[in-house]
Amino acid sequence: MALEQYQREFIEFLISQEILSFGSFTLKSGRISPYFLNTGKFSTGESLSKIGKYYAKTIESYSHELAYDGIFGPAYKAIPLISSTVIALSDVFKKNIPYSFNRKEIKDHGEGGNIVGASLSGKILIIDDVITAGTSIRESFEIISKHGAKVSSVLIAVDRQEKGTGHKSAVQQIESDFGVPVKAIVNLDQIIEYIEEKGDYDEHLIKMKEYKALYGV
Ligand SMILES: O=P(O)(O)OC[C@H]1O[C@H](OP(=O)(O)OP(=O)(O)O)[C@H](O)[C@@H]1O
Repeated sequence: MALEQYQREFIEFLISQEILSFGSFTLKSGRISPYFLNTGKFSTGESLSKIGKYYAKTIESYSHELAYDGIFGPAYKAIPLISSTVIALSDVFKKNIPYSFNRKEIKDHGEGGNIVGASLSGKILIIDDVITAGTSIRESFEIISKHGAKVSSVLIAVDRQEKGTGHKSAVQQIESDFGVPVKAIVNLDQIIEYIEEKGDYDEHLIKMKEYKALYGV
C-alpha cells in the first residue's frame, strides 16, 4: 500500500523519538535486524498524545474493516497506548469509545478481577505496539472471549512483515488462526518506501532490502 502523509509523519515521529533506529540489532529470534523498534521509549505527554492520534487516524482510515464497540489493550505497554487512542478518538473524531485492559496479576481484594475499565462486550478492537511471536495477542483473545465478548480486529503500530517459524508472518498467522484483520499504522514495506523517498539513508536502504529478501513474507 502506498505511503500516506500521516504514515510518513508517523515514521518521522518514530525516528525523532528514537523509537525506530537503524543499525545492527540482534533480535530475540537470533536474526540480525537492520532496524529496531523500542516502543518503551514513549515517555512524555506530547509523544503519547501524538501516538494516540496516529492510532486513531489509522482506525478511521480502516473504518470499513475495523468494526468495534470497545478497545482492549494488553498490559503493560498497551495501557497508555489505548488510553491516548480513546482520548484522540473522542477529541479528534468525536467518538466516545469504551476501553479496558487486563491486570497481569489477579487482584483478590477491593473490586477484584483482572479487567480494568469498561466491561468487555460486543466487538472488541485489540491495540498493541507490536506482534512478535503473537503470545500477548493470543492471550488477549482468550481474556476477551472468556468475558463473553468477541475480538473483531487488531491494530498494532508497526508490522515487521517477516516470517515466523513457518512461511507466514506472526500477523498473518493471527489473521488466519482467528479470522480477523490485523492492521498496522505502518509496515516494513512502508518504512522502506520512506527511506527510498528520503534518499539520504542509502546504506540502511540496502540493508533493509537484504533483510526483507531473507526474512520477508
Ligand atoms: O507477540 P509477542 O511475542 O507476545 O510479543 C509482543 C508483546 O511483547 C511486548 O510486551 P510484553 O509481553 O513484553 O509485556 P509488557 O507490555 O509488560 O512489556 C509487546 O508490548 C507486545 O505486547
